[in-house]
Amino acid sequence: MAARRQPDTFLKFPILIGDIGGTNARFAILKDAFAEPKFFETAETETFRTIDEAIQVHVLDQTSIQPKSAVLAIAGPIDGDEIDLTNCHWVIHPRRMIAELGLDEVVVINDFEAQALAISSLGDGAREEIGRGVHREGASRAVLGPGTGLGVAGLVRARNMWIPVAGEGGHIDLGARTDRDRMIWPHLKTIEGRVSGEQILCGRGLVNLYQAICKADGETPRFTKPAEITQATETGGDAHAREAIDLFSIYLGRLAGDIALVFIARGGVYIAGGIFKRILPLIDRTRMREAFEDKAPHSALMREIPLYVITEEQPALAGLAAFARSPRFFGLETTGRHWKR
Ligand SMILES: Nc1ncnc2c1ncn2[C@@H]1O[C@H](COP(=O)(O)OP(=O)(O)OP(=O)(O)O)[C@@H](O)[C@H]1O
Repeated sequence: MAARRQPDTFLKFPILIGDIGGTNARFAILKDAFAEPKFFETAETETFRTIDEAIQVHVLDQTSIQPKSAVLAIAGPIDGDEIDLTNCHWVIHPRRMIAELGLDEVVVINDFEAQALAISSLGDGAREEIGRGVHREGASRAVLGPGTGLGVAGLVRARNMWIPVAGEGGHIDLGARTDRDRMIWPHLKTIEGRVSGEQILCGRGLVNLYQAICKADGETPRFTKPAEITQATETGGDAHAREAIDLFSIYLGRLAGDIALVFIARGGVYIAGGIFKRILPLIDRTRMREAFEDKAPHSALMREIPLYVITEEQPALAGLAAFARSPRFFGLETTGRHWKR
């Protein structure tokens, strides 16, 4: 007789899930493992002194459901009982949250672990493919997201589980490949002499790239903000902005290909983050896909790997919800990141 499946008792429902970014904090509650998440209005981190206040005002004051557990995704390292956020003034004190918000337990994970959890289950309605690969449901995957910085994570399939692997892949070197690249590279701002992925593939990186293109052509840059470069490309009046957007997507394809090789991500590489979704209508998808596949001696392998852009509005919350519902499907290590009453 088949063994009866044990109920998952890792976290007690209702579970509060939260994606805490530098600018915005997004929350939802899962009443039980089967219910759809109840979403709350996004809180601007600037508006609140502490995360506890934001949860009180944006969640607890808006519902009669009292969460028993919380799973939060944050940008920054998680070590010890006081967790600083990389791009925001909030400090997370899980023990204080338990004492003051009526919670029994709190789990804190990295924001790109949450993105990795999300790509385990994003269907065709939540992603768009760039080019064409071979879809393999059970194979390892990877995600990279240009935003304020460049986050990278793998999602490895092993022992019937999805294992998120969040590293510092946004900081690997990005090299010049073409003659035009070799004209631009000397003008890029470096970090201690190095052009890492994050020097180009994030908001300030787009500005760095645009300004280097201008300097390579002996022109004075006009723009200092990433959104200005996108707007100038949309209106079609600025050739340097246009080239910056083109090369941004090609370099993103190139780095996505490298990450695919690291994880042999036959299940696909997913692009997350706010920037790429915004520039997607402006890019040349064929050239991006070519850059992704241009990985001799492994071009044949690369031709089979799908490249997706995530179109789901709140992928980190989707990932946290998937984990909160069925933690046994994920090999997520929570030692040192799980606080209980
Ligand atoms: N129209 C645009 N074109 C290009 N870049 C943009 C545009 N609008 C905003 N950005 C840049 O996008 C970056 C923010 O990215 P994103 O929206 O993914 O945020 P994030 O890193 O997830 O942070 P948070 O979750 O704190 O909001 C910033 O560097 C911002 O300047």
